[in-house]
Amino acid sequence: MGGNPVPIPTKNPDDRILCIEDLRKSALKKLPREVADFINCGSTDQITIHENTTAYNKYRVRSRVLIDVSKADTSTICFGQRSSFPLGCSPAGIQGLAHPDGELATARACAKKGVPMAISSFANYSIKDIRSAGLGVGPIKHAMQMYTLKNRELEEGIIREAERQGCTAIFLTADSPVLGVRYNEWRNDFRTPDGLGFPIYGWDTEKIRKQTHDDSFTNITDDSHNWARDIPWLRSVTNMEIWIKGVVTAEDTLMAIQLGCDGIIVSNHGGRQLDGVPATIDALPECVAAAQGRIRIHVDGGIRSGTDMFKAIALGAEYCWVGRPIFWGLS
Ligand SMILES: Cc1cc2nc3c(=O)[nH]c(=O)nc-3n(C[C@H](O)[C@H](O)[C@H](O)COP(=O)(O)O)c2cc1C
Ligand SMILES: CCCCCCC(=O)C(=O)O
Repeated sequence: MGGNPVPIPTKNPDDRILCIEDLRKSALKKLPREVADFINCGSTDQITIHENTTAYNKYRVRSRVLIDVSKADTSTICFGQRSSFPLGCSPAGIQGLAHPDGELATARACAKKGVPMAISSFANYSIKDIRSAGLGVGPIKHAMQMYTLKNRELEEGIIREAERQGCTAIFLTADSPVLGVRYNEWRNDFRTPDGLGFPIYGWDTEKIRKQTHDDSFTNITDDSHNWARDIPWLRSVTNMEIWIKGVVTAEDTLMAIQLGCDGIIVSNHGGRQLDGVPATIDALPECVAAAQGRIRIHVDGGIRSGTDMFKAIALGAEYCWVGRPIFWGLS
């Protein structure tokens, strides 16, 4: 007995990552200010981004008891493939901001966990490299996110490449005729950092850095996008599933059904586009009621826990997706 007590090597309990909020805080310590702002902020008054997460707190779970959960199975089907649980990685551009491997690391993680990933058209790696990274780990389906582009040949080229690489679905992002008004990006003059390109659009770092962030977006995407022109065109050029990402109303759910789309993602772009639109968990029941089972419905925006996923599924979503947690994990 006696002597000096042996110091027990304990990790600082505050550094332990037990939930997504811990992951967010940890990422904040590592990312440069302008990068953290780009990822974490929403548009104008931050109303929608704030409500996306807080709205979940309004809903309570009517829990039933004395149910045998010893063989609980969280798996489900997404894009015709078994998924280990109902959560995929939303399309999110410029993942190279958070880790040099960017979308490659996300693809590997998704394959390891047996969940799908949607490839952003503003990814820092090619569709082929991202697909290969995932397939190197396991067979997993990917969706290809698209915007309506000014250059139809380029748009069709991306679709062909997505088909060649075995993507299953197109997520047509419909809530972004222009980039949202994001004061943080303007204040910081945020530009994609040196060394990162947009290979899917054939843009190298030099070309990107010469333009403001908003101009990069506006120069390539088409703000005259519309249902009547663009959905039949997409249908005419591909057999991939067509999903509309960014729906928050019954009216647009009905448009997607009328035009023969395969699914909608109830999404407000994580509060980064038009501010003041409803939280997605609040918009979901309206879309589900309008659909009456005639179209698949997924949801993203503010989902930060299994309980959030449970609530979204209870309110009619088939599947959930997350955006920002990808960056926090990568960092
Ligand atoms: C940094 C960042 C980049 C994003 N890039 C895209 C994109 O390229 N295309 C797209 O359709 N949505 C994009 N999104 C929106 C996500 O797909 C998704 O709708 C949103 O992040 C979900 O909300 P959450 O971040 O609260 O989970 C991006 C989101 C973030 C945070
Ligand atoms: C010029 C790069 C634009 C990336 C856009 C990604 C996106 O949709 C976002 O919300 O940010």
